[in-house]
Amino acid sequence: MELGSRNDMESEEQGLSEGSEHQHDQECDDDSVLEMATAFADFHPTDDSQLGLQLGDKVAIISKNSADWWWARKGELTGYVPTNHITSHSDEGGGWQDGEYFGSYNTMKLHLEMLQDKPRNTAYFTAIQQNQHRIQDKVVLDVGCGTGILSMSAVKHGKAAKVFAVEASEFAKQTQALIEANGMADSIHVLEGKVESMKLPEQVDLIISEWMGTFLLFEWMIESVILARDRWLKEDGVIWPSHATLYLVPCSAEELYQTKVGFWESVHGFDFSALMPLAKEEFFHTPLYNHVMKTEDCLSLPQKILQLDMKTVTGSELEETTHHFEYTLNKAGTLHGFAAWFQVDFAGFHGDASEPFVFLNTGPDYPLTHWKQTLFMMDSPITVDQGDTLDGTVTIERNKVWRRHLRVNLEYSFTSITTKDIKVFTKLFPIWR
Ligand SMILES: NC(=[NH2+])NCCC[C@H]1O[C@@H](n2cnc3c(N)ncnc32)[C@H](O)[C@@H]1O
Repeated sequence: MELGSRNDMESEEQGLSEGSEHQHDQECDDDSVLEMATAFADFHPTDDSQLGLQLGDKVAIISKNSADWWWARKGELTGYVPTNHITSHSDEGGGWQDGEYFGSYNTMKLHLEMLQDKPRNTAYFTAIQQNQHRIQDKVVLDVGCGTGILSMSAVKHGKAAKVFAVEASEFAKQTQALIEANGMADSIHVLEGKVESMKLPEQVDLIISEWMGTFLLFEWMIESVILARDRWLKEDGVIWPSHATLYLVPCSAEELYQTKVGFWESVHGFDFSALMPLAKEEFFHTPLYNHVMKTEDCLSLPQKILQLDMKTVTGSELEETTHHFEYTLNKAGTLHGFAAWFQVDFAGFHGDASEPFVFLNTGPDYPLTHWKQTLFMMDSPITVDQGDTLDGTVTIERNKVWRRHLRVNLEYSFTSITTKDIKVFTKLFPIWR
């Protein structure tokens, strides 16, 4: 379930608005510190009373001398910092915006969407059922349990002995009532709070979590799952999903392009084409998180641009990743942009890799899920022929300030098989900041 799949969240400039909670930073304990703040832009001092900043720097605010300059400390250095270059943690929950994030999961709308996503739930239930002989009598941790549906399945279908169902949002109170209503209170322990600050009485044999957001990573809940794995999963334990793979493919999106941009060519007989650049900026600045593509929209075979082994991946590896791609187009048409989707696998228990494992693929060749596909629209469509090639890179960079957000940079050269002429394209897409 991802934040990006909900219109109201998208309406808030595609992202999380300010959270209300103050994320306590250890530096705050020093009583001379008013609060912590993070630089969201570089700042080059113009005199030695000012403190230089680099994007992502954390500073301790000592005094708020004026609206525009605060006296701050960075490591051993002190000096004035410009308030329009920093975001104070008291506003933003340290960039995680936990207030807004967890608040958004305390709604029926979101849980309805997740619970009505048949392929999503079937994958988890089937994996649990197929591995009952391995889950029976074991201890399970459900990170971000929401309504507790996966915890209930682990007990009902997996015969797990005990499940720690951790949920940070207030919804955990509803979850407790559901567990009791289904007579599972003796095996499922609902723990309200962030898994990061949870104290469990024991290590677990299996971690289950449904953490995947738009473009797999948005919401960056993966970091919470990695931390839970490192802290609470037994050495020989299993984490589900065990693997996550992100796919990218060059594609057409003719209908979308005509609806949003082509429309302005002639509006009720009037030439409104001057508005097309504004339309491209407004509609294509960020990816479309709810695009449903058809297989025939693909102009080449998809390529894997990120492959995660959830047993070993670390948070720091994910701060920035770059993948080089080469596509040979397998049909003529119009290249509008690129589509992305992910697959998660439920392997890990199996000794021999030959044993088939359950997987959930959110791509166009599989049943539609609430994630749909993510569409990156370039600004100018190009007519392409079979045999043309795209050679470039996709860089995924986590936002250093807004810690649940990321940016995807696409850079590539297009070579026509007939004329051999080369065009170069590049575009940076925030998700959502
Ligand atoms: N697939 C997704 N994109 N999101 C689906 C899982 C999100 C659920 O996990 C909860 N959740 C998210 N992060 C955490 C955390 N660190 N600790 C506890 N619960 C969490 C959140 O409140 C929501 O109920």
